Amino acid sequence: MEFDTIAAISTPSGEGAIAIVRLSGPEAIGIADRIFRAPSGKSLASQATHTIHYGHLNDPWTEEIVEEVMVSFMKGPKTFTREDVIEINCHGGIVSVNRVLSLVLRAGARLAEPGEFTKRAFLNGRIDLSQAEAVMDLIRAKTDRAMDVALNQMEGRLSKLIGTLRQALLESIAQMEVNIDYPEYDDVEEMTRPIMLEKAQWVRAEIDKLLQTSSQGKILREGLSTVIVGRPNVGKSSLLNSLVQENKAIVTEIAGTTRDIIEEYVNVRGVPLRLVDTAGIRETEDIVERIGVERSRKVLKEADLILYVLNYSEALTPEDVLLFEAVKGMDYIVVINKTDLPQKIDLAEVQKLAGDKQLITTSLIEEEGIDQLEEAIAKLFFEGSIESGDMTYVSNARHISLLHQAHTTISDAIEAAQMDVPVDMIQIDVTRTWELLGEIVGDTADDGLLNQLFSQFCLGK
Ligand SMILES: Nc1nc2c(c(=O)[nH]1)N(C=O)[C@@H](CNc1ccc(C(=O)N[C@@H](CCC(=O)O)C(=O)O)cc1)CN2
Ligand SMILES: Nc1nc2c(ncn2[C@@H]2O[C@H](COP(=O)(O)OP(=O)(O)OP(=O)(O)O)[C@@H](O)[C@H]2O)c(=O)[nH]1
Ligand SMILES: [K+]
Ligand SMILES: [Mg+2]
Repeated sequence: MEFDTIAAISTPSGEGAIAIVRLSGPEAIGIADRIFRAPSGKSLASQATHTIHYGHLNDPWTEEIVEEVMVSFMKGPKTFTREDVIEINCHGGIVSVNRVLSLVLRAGARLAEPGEFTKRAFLNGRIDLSQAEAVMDLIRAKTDRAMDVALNQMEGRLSKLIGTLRQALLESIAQMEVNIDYPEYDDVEEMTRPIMLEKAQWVRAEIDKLLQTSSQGKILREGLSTVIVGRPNVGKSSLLNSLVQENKAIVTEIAGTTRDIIEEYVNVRGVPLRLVDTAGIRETEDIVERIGVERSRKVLKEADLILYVLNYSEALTPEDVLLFEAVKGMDYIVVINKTDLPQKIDLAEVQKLAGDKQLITTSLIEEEGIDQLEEAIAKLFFEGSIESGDMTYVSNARHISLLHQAHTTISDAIEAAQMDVPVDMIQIDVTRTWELLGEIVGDTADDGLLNQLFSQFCLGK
């Protein structure tokens, strides 16, 4: 495909040692040669591909020097976009890099849209859609593990598996086609069903396996939504501050200090937590506090993990017992805080209410127990679940939704095949499954979707 030539600043804005302005397209080299002056007087076009050259950028209309640069020259198709690519390495000041960009635009390039370089890599067939999405995940990854998942997907692991599944479906579609075309041969029909069933069941099992990785994959990408709850003044905000190692939430001795939801992102031993501090839950006449309490109850329901805080120095109250009811069936850890004060709580009673959930005692004031809590969180998350590093995870909400839909359609096909439904009816479900899986890799994706996906990228990517 032939496109115009695009340009953008590909490094973050702000001061740095070096910044890069990248060009891609059929005119990239011509535009660069219009403004680049090497000491040798040689043009870039006359150089070997994948080489870097020192020189100056001049305004071609006045021959005034604009910048001192290093220019990388990469001829397609062995490039990021498969097109001719020029990368201008200039000084990393805001004025410098903007000057270079505006010079390049005046010399004939068009300002790229967000994600347009990666979009071209996709449109020119270097990568598929799931690999392109992985490029963005990689940039946004906040932990090592999240980066490994993205890297793995970028290398095409998921794409390859999806390709294999689609191939199996295609083979059974072809088999059914024979059946539909030659209905007079009964033995073909007899052969078709078992072959089709076996393939469909295998595909469904593989989709199941992928979906099993999705909750972890999603957490690695988006963070484990962790909500701190408990009665007023037990030390919820103190706990948030301890985990993020900063005074982000207001702590006072007044019960009802936290009124609004406070959210902080923190990496606990490789587990990304989206940590939420809430208003202490109690009956209250204060309207503002009451709204806060309502919100606490709401976010509680959406949590992946709950840190339920109790006061070591107070006997359990009826409210505490009610909260145990509210978190029933969810993942939670009981944090019993203020162990520096005299014990009033009955630990055996707490353990009875908590069942098999873990109890951790802390004194946040004396900075005790945080290590044990972090370990409990990491253990809960990683226990028996994270396997070898070379596992294929699905972490992307779009992929997960498509896999769920494909699971439904292939299950329909399996059920129909078992119930002696005519083959051409089954074929519709198998074909739909093939299409849904195709959307993951972008084989059957429409323009609207592509534009929406790529526009979420950073500028210059
Ligand atoms: N200066 C610079 N650094 C960068 C990038 C870039 O675009 N420019 N990247 C941008 O994200 C990343 C590297 N990713 C890249 C991925 C593919 C190709 C590429 O040229 N692929 C060709 C040729 C491979 C080969 O030589 O064998 C290909 O796959 O056909 C280049 C960079 C990170 N570092
Ligand atoms: N002695 C002692 N005091 C603590 C400990 N942790 C927190 N506190 C104190 O307990 C009081 C309440 O702490 P907060 O963190 O504001 O409690 P909270 O649960 O967020 O309270 P609300 O937002 O009002 O619901 C403050 O005065 C803290 O300094 C602890 O381990 N020991
Ligand atoms: K308080
Ligand atoms: Mg608070």
